[in-house]
Amino acid sequence: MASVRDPRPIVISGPSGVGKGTLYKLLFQRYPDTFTLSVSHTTRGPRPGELHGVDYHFVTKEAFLDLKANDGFVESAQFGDNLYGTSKATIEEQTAKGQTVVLDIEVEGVKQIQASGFPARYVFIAPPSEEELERRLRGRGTEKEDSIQKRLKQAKVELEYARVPGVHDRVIVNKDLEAAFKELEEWVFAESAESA
Ligand SMILES: Nc1ncnc2c1ncn2[C@@H]1O[C@H](COP(=O)(O)OP(=O)(O)OP(=O)(O)O)[C@@H](O)[C@H]1O
Repeated sequence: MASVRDPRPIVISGPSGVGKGTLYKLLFQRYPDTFTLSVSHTTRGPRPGELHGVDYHFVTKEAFLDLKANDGFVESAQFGDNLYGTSKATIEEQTAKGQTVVLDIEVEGVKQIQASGFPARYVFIAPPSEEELERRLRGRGTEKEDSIQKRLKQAKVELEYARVPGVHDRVIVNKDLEAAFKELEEWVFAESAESA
């Protein structure tokens, strides 16, 4: 098993459609057993086929709020009527199994983790241009027009925050997929001192 020297979880962020999922799925494929996606808590009910502890930790609103009050989350957010969060214990348990935890988080979550002081390293995936980002979002074919517009607006917020010095340890422009993957791979496996 390939080993990552730096035990901290990897927080990967970037605008919707930039290719974050494509990139970390390649990490999972090429290094099976080395990486794991963090399993979030949610108050929404499971969809058919979703498994507790695999897709999410499905919890009641009371249990969620209790954990939050006890400072149990590195980040949490509300989408619609449902609460979502990444628990510290989950990251610690997954890390204790010898795996490197990958968190796919939007900008508000990144800010919360940074404010929490929980040790992590941060990589931002940037598009070659806003036009190319729009092309990819459309090309993916998963979004309706109003969702595309919302994501493009949010992309500006994400890109702006990424320009603040020091918020990310590494920024990778996802132009050519293999080249971007190679950069991610090298950074992930580097000594921690090099990634700071
Ligand atoms: N380097 C690349 N060149 C061209 N197309 C790419 C590249 N990387 C990813 N794509 C394509 O861009 C689209 C968006 O990628 P992906 O779904 O991985 O984005 P994401 O950042 O994970 O989005 P979301 O945050 O909405 O989940 C996909 O259709 C993917 O195949």
